[in-house]
Amino acid sequence: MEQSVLLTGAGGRVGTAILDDLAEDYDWRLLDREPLTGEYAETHDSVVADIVDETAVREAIEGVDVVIHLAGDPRPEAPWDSVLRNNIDGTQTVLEAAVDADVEKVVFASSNHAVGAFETDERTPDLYRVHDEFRLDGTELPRPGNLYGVSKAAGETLGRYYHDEYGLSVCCVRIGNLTKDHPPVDYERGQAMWLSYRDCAHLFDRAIEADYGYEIVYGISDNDRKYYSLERAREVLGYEPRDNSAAHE
Ligand SMILES: NC(=O)C1=CN([C@@H]2O[C@H](COP(=O)(O)OP(=O)(O)OC[C@H]3O[C@@H](n4cnc5c(N)ncnc54)[C@H](O)[C@@H]3O)[C@@H](O)[C@H]2O)C=CC1
Ligand SMILES: O=C1O[C@H](COP(=O)(O)O)[C@@H](O)[C@H](O)[C@H]1O
Repeated sequence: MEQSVLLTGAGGRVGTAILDDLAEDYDWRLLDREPLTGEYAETHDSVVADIVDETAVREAIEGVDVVIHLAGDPRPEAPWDSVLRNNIDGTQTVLEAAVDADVEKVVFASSNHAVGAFETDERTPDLYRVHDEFRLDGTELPRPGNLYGVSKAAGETLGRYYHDEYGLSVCCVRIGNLTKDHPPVDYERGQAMWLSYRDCAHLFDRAIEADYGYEIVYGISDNDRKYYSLERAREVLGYEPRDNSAAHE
C-alpha cells in the first residue's frame, strides 16, 4: 500500500522539487503556513497551518507513516527570534507530535550551515576545488557559522533525542544548495554543494523508503568539486545521484 507522508513547508523550493518528481508516488498531506497554489493544491490533501501551532500539527500528522519536515526560515542571515520560533520550536513541535502519533520516520531538512564554520580562511577557497581532499562525513560535531546554522544543529540534536528516547527513526539531510536546472553561476561554494532538483527528489524518496535509526547525511549532487562525503547517503539510503555541477562548467 502507498505510504502516507506529511510534507511541511510544501510550498517552498525543496517541497516543489520533491513534488515535481514524487507527486504520484505517495499519499501526500501538504502543510504550509501560506495557502498552496498551483496543481498540487488541487490534487492533494493540504493544510494551512503554522508549524508551531501544536493542535494543527497534531491534527495534520494523525495517521501518516512518514513526515518530511521542511517548514522553517531558510535564510542564512535569519535573526534569532525567527529561527528560535520557526526552526527550533517548530521542529520540536513536529517531533513530539510524530512520537505521539506513532509515526515511523521523520526526515529533517538540515543544512550545510550547520557545519559552515569548517570553511575557515585557511581551507577556502581550495576546499571548493576538485583537487582538495578534505571531506565532512556527518560524524563531525556541528560547527555553525550563523544563528540559522545553530538552529539546524539544534534540530539535528532534537532528532537525536527523539530517536534515543522514543525510538523514532530520524534522518537529517544537510542540504547543500538546491538550484533549478543548473548550479549557481560564478559561485564556487554553491557549485561544490549543488543539489539538483531531480537528485533532491530521489534523495528524499530514499529517505522515505530506507530503514535506519538516526542518520545525518549530506544532500548534494555527485559534484566533482565537493567537501561533503556522499558515502553515508549511498550506504544507508541507497542514494544514487545523477547530476554533477562539473557538467555545467
Ligand atoms: N533551498 C536550499 O538550498 C536549502 C534549504 N534548506 C532547508 O530546507 C527547508 C526548505 O527550504 P526552501 O524550500 O528552500 O525554503 P522556502 O522558503 O522556499 O520554503 C519554506 C516553506 O516553509 C513555509 N514556512 C516557513 N515557516 C513556516 C512556519 N512557521 N509554519 C509553516 N510553514 C512555514 C514557507 O511558507 C515556505 O513555503 C528549510 O528548512 C531550509 O532551511 C537547507 C539547506 C539548503
Ligand atoms: O541552508 C541554506 O543553504 C543554501 C546555500 O547557502 P548559501 O549561503 O551558499 O546561499 C541557501 O541558498 C538556502 O537558502 C539555505 O536555506
